[in-house]
Amino acid sequence: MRKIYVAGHRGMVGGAILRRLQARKDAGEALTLITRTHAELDLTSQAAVRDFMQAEKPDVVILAAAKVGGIHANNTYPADFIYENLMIECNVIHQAFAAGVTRLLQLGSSCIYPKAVPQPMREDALLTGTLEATNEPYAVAKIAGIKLCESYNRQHGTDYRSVMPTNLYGPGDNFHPTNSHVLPALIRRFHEAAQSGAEVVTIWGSGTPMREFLHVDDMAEASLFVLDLPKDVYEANTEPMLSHINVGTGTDLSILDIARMVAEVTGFKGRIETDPTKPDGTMRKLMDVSRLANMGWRAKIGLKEGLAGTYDWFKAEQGDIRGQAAAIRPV
Ligand SMILES: NC(=O)C1=CN([C@@H]2O[C@H](COP(=O)(O)OP(=O)(O)OC[C@H]3O[C@@H](n4cnc5c(N)ncnc54)[C@H](OP(=O)(O)O)[C@@H]3O)[C@@H](O)[C@H]2O)C=CC1
Ligand SMILES: C[C@H]1O[C@H](OP(=O)(O)OP(=O)(O)OC[C@H]2O[C@@H](n3cnc4c(=O)[nH]c(N)nc43)[C@H](O)[C@@H]2O)[C@@H](O)[C@@H](O)C1=O
Repeated sequence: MRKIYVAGHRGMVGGAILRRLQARKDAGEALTLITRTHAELDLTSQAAVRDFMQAEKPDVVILAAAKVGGIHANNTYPADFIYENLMIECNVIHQAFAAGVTRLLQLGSSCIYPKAVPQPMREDALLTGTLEATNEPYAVAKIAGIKLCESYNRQHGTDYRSVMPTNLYGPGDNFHPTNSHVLPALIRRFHEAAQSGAEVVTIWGSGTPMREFLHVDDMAEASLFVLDLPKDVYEANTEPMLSHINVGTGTDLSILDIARMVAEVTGFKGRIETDPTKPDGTMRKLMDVSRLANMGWRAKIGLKEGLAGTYDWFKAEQGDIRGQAAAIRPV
């Protein structure tokens, strides 16, 4: 019986991973699934994480809890993003080791790569240049997470792995008007404009940056694919000091094009304008996904299909009993 702790199970990615694990359990796989809400266990508290790991002693840990937000949130709350993410990673990874956890998977982000880097970005581009300013503190914390896993593996022989997702979206996303990522922000803004009959929707920046979007159900599948790889296969496809694996679709599009797709899905018929006073961030960050493809995993959910399903989910979450969309969470 494998005992798996999913940290961050109420978030978009942790929730999708938990649903997949639950389905496996329902199908007869011998699994015990452990979760704690943020209110039950604050992962920035070293003592609380130590007591929890010592009491539960899981076999496997999936670290999908983090302080997460879009370009504005990262730029506005840099101290929160570096402090909370470093604390969560240090506590979860070290206390997992101290409690004898044999395998761990942690989620990083495509923003770990330098701002000006050959595209598509290969795993070995890590630490070859200067980071994008709008999310440097978050990226530094995510790089530290990779290096924590590598260091425990090198010194203690653990089997701790890291996946680096591109921009994600899907059911369970955060649709906050300013602190969310671009896709949920635009779904909400275009939906509201379509409902009110507004003539114009404004998107941030120039509309020219390129982004790659992966559906969260694909991300959950990729995470468990990497987690379940035999140790010799993982090690043969990574290196001791370059142990992370990119996860994406391998294709990208401009922010203006994604805005046009969201307009179509939501039924918005008006004009789209850009706001150059808002930051563009990185101009391009396309993942090289050949390492994962060589091991046998590829994304399956197309953007059009994924967007339509996410919009259906968003509409179903509207009209929560508090009179506020349940999907809109504070950062
Ligand atoms: N969304 C995206 O586009 C991308 C995400 N990622 C990475 O994927 C992972 C999951 O992200 P995602 O699911 O989108 O994020 P969410 O914000 O949806 O979920 C994060 C979860 O972590 C929990 N959490 C945060 N801080 C703490 C804490 N101190 N103690 C306990 N729980 C905490 C949150 O709980 P609560 O809400 O109660 O605070 C929430 O349930 C993260 O590592 C993120 O960096 C990487 C690339 C892109
Ligand atoms: C996953 C990744 O996410 C973050 O990086 P990002 O990709 O730059 O984030 P984003 O999704 O917020 O924006 C993407 C692009 O879209 C434009 N844009 C237009 N209109 C809106 C808009 O309304 N909201 C937002 N958020 N962006 C908008 C915006 O100006 C930018 O050009 C990291 O901080 C970090 O968290 C990280 O790792």
